[in-house]
This record gives sequence, C-alpha cells and structure tokens, in this order.
Amino acid sequence: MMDFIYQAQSPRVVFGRGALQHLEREIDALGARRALVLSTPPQATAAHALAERLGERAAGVFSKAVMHVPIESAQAAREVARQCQADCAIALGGGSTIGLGKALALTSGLPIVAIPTTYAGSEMTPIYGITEAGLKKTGRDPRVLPRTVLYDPLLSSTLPVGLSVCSGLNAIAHAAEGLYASDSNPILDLMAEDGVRALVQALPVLHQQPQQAEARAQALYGAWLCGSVLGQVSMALHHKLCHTLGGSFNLPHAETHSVVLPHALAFNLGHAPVAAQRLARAMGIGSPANVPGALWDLARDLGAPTSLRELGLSAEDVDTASALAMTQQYPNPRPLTHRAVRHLLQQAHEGIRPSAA
Ligand SMILES: NC(=O)C1=CN([C@@H]2O[C@H](COP(=O)(O)OP(=O)(O)OC[C@H]3O[C@@H](n4cnc5c(N)ncnc54)[C@H](OP(=O)(O)O)[C@@H]3O)[C@@H](O)[C@H]2O)C=CC1
Ligand SMILES: O=C(O)/C=C\C(=O)CC(=O)O
Repeated sequence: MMDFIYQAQSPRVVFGRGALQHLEREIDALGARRALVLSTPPQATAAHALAERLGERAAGVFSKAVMHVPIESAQAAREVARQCQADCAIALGGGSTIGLGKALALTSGLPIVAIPTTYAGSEMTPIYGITEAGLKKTGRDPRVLPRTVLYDPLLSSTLPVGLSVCSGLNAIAHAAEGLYASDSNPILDLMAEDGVRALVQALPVLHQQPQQAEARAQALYGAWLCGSVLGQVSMALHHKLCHTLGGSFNLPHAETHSVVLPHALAFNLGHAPVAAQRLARAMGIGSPANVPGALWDLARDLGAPTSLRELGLSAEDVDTASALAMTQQYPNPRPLTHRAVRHLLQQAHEGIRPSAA
C-alpha cells in the first residue's frame, strides 16, 4: 500500500573528478565574497593551500575541527568567522570538519560549501551534533544543510584503505536503516538501494587498489545517495546504538558503524521483509535472510574491525551502553527490550558472526 510524503531537500551537488576546480564559480553563485576555510589540524596545509588559491575570496582559515564538534571549537570558529567578516564557510574534510561548519551555520546562518573527503554523508543532511560537558546532542535544522557540495573523487584517494572501508560501511548503514524507516518514500528507497549497490561493488576494489579512480568515484556516488537518505528520513536502533557508543564511550565513528551494522540488521530485518529484499538485491545475494551475515563477511574480508572489544569497549560497558540506548523512545521495526539490546551488543562485543535475520 503506497502512503508517503516526499519533499525534495538537497544542496546543489557538483560531482566529478576534478570538481574542486569549480569552487570559485560556486562561491560566486552563492553571492559570497569572503570564505572561511575549515579543516582538522592535520589537514591545515591543504586548507591554507585552498585559501591561497582563492586569493581575495578567502577570509581566513580555521583548522581546529575535532570529531563530534566540542562546543569550544564551535565557539572559537564562530569568533574567527566574525572577526574576519566571513560571509560563507568552506568545509574541506570528513564528517568532523563538516560538523564544525554546521555548528557555525547554526548560529550565524553562513552558507556552507562542503567538500567531503570521506563517505560519512554529513554534507547531505540538516543534522548537526555538538558535544558539551561530555554529552553529544544532535538536532535537525535547515540552516545547517550545506548550500553546495563539491564531490571530487580525487580528494578521497588519500583516505587510507581501512578508513575507506569503514566509512563506506557507515554510509551503507544510513541506507539500510532508511529502507525500513517509518517515514521513508519510494524515491529515497531507490537512492538507498543504488547507494548500497555502488558501495558494495566499490569497496572490494578499493581494498585491492586504493587509488582506482572508477571505484573511488563509485564509492563517493554511493556516499552521496546514502547521505541523502540519512538526511531525509528517521534512523532507528543501529544509529541509536552507534550514537551511544561514540558519544558516551568515545568509540571511533565509522569503525563502530562497521561492527554494529550486521547485528542491528540481524535483529531488525525479520520485521522489515521489503527492506531485507532490497538490501539482498543491492548486495547481489540470493536470500534476504543472509544480509547480516554477508555484511559481516564483507567487513571481515576487507579488514574492518568486527568486534566492539577491539575498538576498546570493556565487557562492563556493554551493560551501561544497553541501558543508555534504551533511555529514549524512537521508531524501530522490531519492538525493543533491554534484554534483546543487551544480547545484540554482547554479540557485537565478542565479534560473533550474526545468524540469519
Ligand atoms: N550530522 C550528520 O549528518 C553526520 C555526522 N557525522 C559525524 O561526523 C563524524 C565522523 O565523520 P568521519 O568522516 O567518519 O570522520 P572524520 O572527519 O574525523 O575523518 C575520519 C578520519 O579520516 C581522515 N581523513 C578524512 N579525509 C581524508 C583524506 N582525504 N585523506 C586522508 N585522511 C582523511 C581524517 O584525518 P584528519 O584527522 O587528518 O582530518 C580522520 O582521521 C562524527 O562526529 C559523526 O558523528 C557523520 C555522518 C553524518
Ligand atoms: O552524530 C552526529 O553528528 C549526527 C549524525 C550521525 O553521526 C549519523 C551517523 O551516526 O552516522
């Protein structure tokens, strides 16, 4: 039975090898004149080189982006933007740098041009996250959705192969949960399925040949589709668990998604048969029941972590994390109980291959 609401919500997307060459044109199209370039500390050289290239269009560089956007770094970036009279910001990097751009946009309304170098997908979402006093709070606000995204596969060619795999699995998680979202629609289902297909094909190639241009482009295309899904529908148990594990136990973002996803899908897909069929088709496997195991195999074969233990979660933390993940209500295809969530996290902690959904 078809019953849905669809409202397109997307930045302007410029995709292609060498897309970065269009940056000046895109800044001008925004009517902006003074761009503040954002990056993490290790990417400061690239940020300064970009600012130099922009010449008079550059207002300055702020290179102190940190994962999960500590409020202090957001406040410092806001102050620098004010002092240098920036009228737009360019976020060059992964979800951490783009997250900083969003924190800036949230209070200033500055338009953001995002130039993603990972597959996390933040550039396509109106979701922001800011960490204050050890607690990460997320919210949705249309002001933080970047105005323009430049997807240039050349920029992700330096992303180490391990991170490429985990970041790709992070993207697949957005699509997988989008396929059983209570507020999904047929357009986003198409994007989710094609996003998974593109990433499942690209990641094994990148594992063998990290510089392979076509696979880099295909992975980035998949990341665009999966990020679009994340931005427009509600996420469920998997994202809630990863948010808890990242925010409260400081586990690394993409790696945590890689470990938890097969277990979250083993728990949910029996209650979401259409999503399971779509995922199986996208992954090129026969039986929808085998999706969780096939994803676990993919992660293992490509060298991604398969247990929360190896990411640093202690056995005692499994209890705390299960309790924390149950403190808020959110839609999920299968009803949640503390016992079931605890079991799921225990399996993920030990790195046990999930059984069929
Ligand atoms: N709001 C939203 O919609 C979303 C938000 N997020 C948030 O984004 C963050 C995670 O994003 P993610 O992209 O995984 O993490 P990061 O932006 O922290 O990047 C992960 C790692 O990849 C490295 N890296 C990035 N690009 C390159 C490159 N081209 N070459 C070499 N190394 C590179 C970074 O290095 P370096 O440190 O040198 O920059 C870093 O070590 C989390 O805080 C998460 O919550 C994620 C998805 C969606
Ligand atoms: O935590 C955030 O900053 C917002 C959303 C995400 O990180 C999505 C995800 O878990 O990949």
